[in-house]
Amino acid sequence: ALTLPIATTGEPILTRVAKPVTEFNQQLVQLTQQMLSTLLAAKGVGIAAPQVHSNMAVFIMASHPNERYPDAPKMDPIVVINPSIIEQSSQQVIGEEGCLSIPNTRINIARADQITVKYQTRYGQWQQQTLRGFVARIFLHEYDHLQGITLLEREQ
Ligand SMILES: O=C(NO)N[C@@H](Cc1ccccc1)C(=O)O
Ligand SMILES: [Zn+2]
Repeated sequence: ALTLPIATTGEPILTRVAKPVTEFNQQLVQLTQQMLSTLLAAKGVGIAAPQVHSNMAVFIMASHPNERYPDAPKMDPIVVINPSIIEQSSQQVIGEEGCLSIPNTRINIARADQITVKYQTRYGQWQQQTLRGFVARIFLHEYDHLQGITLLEREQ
């Protein structure tokens, strides 16, 4: 099957810190393809490797309007590997988030509205970008998963 089982709250994999990717090989490309299929099948806008039981520092952002997020901006899916956050605006925005690992739950979370980030593509090339709004929110949500943090730990 092209889709992978999604870990849900209580599974230890969701609490662990992900490990940096060092081998940019075919297995990695295959994992990212399966993550994208899993994300699309679940009508998500983002997914992190720990959610499909992989401890690698990998996530995908794929914002697009769907019934779960009708206002989500349309973007081409981005594979993010070994990310770091270089700068975060002090200005925060509260927004409603869901998590594929916490079914049927929406939680209001305060996040920086603008961030400058660095990451590698699936081919190992370094990118640096400034993200804003909902896409910045998705990045921060997925980045949290790589630190073993979910919405439940961020809820006020
Ligand atoms: O669980 C995940 N990603 O980890 N998926 C979330 C991503 C997300 C992030 C931020 C705001 C809204 C939604 C989803 O509902 O598609
Ligand atoms: Zn999540």
